[in-house]
Amino acid sequence: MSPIFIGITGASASGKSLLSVTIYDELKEEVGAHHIGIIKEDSYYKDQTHLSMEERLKTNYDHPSAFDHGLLVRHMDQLKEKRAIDVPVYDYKEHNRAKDSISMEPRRVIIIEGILLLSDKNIRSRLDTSIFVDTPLDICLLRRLQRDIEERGRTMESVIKQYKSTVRPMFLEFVEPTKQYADIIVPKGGKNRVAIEMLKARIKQLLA
Ligand SMILES: Nc1ncnc2c1ncn2[C@@H]1O[C@H](COP(=O)(O)OP(=O)(O)O)[C@@H](O)[C@H]1O
Ligand SMILES: Nc1ccn([C@@H]2O[C@H](COP(=O)(O)O)[C@@H](O)[C@H]2O)c(=O)n1
Repeated sequence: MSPIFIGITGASASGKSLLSVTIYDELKEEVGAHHIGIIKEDSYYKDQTHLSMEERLKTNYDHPSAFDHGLLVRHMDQLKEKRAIDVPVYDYKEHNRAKDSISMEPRRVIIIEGILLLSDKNIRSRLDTSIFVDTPLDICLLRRLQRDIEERGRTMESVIKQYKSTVRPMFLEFVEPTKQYADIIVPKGGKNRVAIEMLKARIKQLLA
């Protein structure tokens, strides 16, 4: 059977990862852990080994050009052909890909989550269902502040500066307009039980 690709998009810190992991955890019991997997679009940030740390800090990580979407598309096609892929590992503290990658075997259900998935028509056309997590931007900013300071080695000043210079403007220019391509718009993100049950039912229907 060909894999089913479910795309989950929305603003940074809108709850995409939480929604993906919740669906994964609850479905793996029913379909088997080896039949379902998650791919993060962030794993496909371009390699920046050739850049100094000073230069990496200037990269606009919220612009589509920061991603190697071509590699993600090739990986989707490889999975469709039932071939394993090597998913790059991203290091937010280094602003670069880590040296290692993680091998992923083909699965029946692949959840792909990331901010700019639906901005790329080649990714869009390969998704069986796409979801836009619609969380108010002020809530996203508060969550991002906490997460980036605790988990991604940022300071409050750096999160606020980046938010004003790129995160918010790029959301308005590139992320929000992709809402039109979503099949389902989910308010309240990763804790929206009604949406979670509906998505699980949809995935089971696609599998059947
Ligand atoms: N509905 C929610 N209520 C409370 N906290 C949430 C909710 N959704 C996400 N979070 C928290 O907000 C932070 C960002 O969520 P995450 O799922 O990583 O966002 P994204 O993947 O969209 O960047 C995480 O610490 C997560 O636990
Ligand atoms: N070196 C980097 C790479 C990415 N970011 C930010 O990550 C956000 C996307 O990830 P989410 O889990 O929040 O969806 C994106 O908004 C980038 O600004 C970064 O800060 N540094």
